[in-house]
Amino acid sequence: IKAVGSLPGLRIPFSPFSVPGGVLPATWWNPGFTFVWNWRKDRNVYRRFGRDTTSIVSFVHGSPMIFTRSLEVGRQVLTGGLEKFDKSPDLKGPFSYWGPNIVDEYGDQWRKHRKISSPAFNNETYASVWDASSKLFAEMVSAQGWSSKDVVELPSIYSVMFKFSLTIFTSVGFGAPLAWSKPPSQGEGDNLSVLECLDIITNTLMFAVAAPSWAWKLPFKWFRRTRRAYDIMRVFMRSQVNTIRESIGLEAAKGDIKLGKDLFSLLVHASDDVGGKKGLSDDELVSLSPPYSFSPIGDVFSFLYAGHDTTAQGLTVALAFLALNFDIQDELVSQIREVTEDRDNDTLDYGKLDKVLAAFYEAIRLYPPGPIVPRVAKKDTVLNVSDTDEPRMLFVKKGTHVVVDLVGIHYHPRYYSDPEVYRPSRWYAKKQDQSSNVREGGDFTGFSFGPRSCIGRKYSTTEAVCFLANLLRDWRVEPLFLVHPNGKAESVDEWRERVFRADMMLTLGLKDHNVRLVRRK
Ligand code: HEM
Repeated sequence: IKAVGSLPGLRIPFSPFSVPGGVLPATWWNPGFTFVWNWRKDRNVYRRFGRDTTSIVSFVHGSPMIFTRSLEVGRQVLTGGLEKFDKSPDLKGPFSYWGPNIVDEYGDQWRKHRKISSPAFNNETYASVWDASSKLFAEMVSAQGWSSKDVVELPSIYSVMFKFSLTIFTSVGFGAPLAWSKPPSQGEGDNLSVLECLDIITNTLMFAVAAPSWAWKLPFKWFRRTRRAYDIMRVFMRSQVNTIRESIGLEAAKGDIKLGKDLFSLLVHASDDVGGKKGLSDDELVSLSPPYSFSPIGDVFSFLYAGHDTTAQGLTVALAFLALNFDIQDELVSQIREVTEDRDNDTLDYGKLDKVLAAFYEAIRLYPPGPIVPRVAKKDTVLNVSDTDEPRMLFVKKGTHVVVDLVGIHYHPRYYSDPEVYRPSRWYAKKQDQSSNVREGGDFTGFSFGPRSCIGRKYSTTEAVCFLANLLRDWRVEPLFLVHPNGKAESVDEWRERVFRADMMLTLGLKDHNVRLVRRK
């Protein structure tokens, strides 16, 4: 309690982020890992304790924690200097299963990872993302046979978005072929594509982190399939690394290294340099046991997870809201048509589609794929946690966890009027105020803020705007109602109730979500 400056809050047996806190069923005395989401309405801790910064102190297991839904406190934590608040070993998440990486590292190690990766995020990359997204969209329409249809039923929009963003990521990030009908696979005879492997890995990463080695060998289908998925991915990553190595080697032999600026090439090249020898062996590259030298695999996986599922979830949520809001769709479509009208061809232009971007932002505001931003105090420090006119300084002891709660910020009536309402115009209203597009680096906090904010923000918005603009231009998105056993179709309210139930594994989002597309005349 002293560690959190005696700040009022929950006193419970287990920290929400501890193993028992996460494994035991969530209840009033065990908020569980997803409480920032599940308790955002009825059991809201900030309202209960009458302040925007509150604490959780567990008396059996787990570190003392401070949670904040105050943007002002969030800024002090995330932009006040990494020597005060940063990640730490006890915040290492499942990404570290594959090796050290940009998401989990801290201090100088993190700087190294960020410095190596940053050059991959430039205007050339965003142009490739735009180009790849347009091409893949066209290929998807043709491969799925949509061109000849007026109505298309999509029983799972999430699986379409998952495949779309993963294919873009493997193409732009790794240089894999861009193909809708033939997702990347690891040669003949493999019954799982890389796409399926990643799906399995995304859903089993917690198991992989926690399971003892014997558990992998259990003779049941689920375990066999999971093991197979991990094995295939290791082989796939190794072959990708080798391909890039070879091309770097060939260039070097010609005395002319033109290093690809894609993420994977930069990481592989860096691993060769930092390893201090002509390259780590294949086994080292895909090694799963410490001590690691600099291996790109940890980074590659963290980018893969941080990069594709988040965008897929953001798009899935945006389409769910749009399906219920034809007026907003019409507004976006008029902008999309305006953008293409004065051009010789019907090329779309990211910079002019601020309403489409706003529709994506608003989806992420309501269902932030990365709902919390956790940090640890690196030294004894002080936070100004005044909510009202009365100033209040809070002493924070070194080692205390401080969690910036993006769900709390995004639903806070102090920052958003009618916070529960999907209203993209709250982002484009800024256009008049500031004579600029929705502000890329401004108030939108869904990608976090400060030096460790999302490196893939523009990457993600480029892909999302391209997908949404292409889809909405030709199709109206509507809910796809299920039919009850008694033959009656679901009502809109039942659809909403079913679809807007959030699911949180590595990211927060919707999974059970079906829509139909009706061709616009
Ligand atoms: C809708 C899409 C996305 C959302 C909402 C999102 C959100 C976030 C958030 C909230 C963080 C901060 C996490 C923290 O500090 O604890 C973050 C970090 C990060 N994101 Fe994203 N992200 C998205 C897309 C992407 C994409 C497309 C990529 C890569 C291509 C990416 C790569 C990363 C990386 C590497 C970090 C760690 C940065 C660091 O610590 O230096 N993200 N993201």
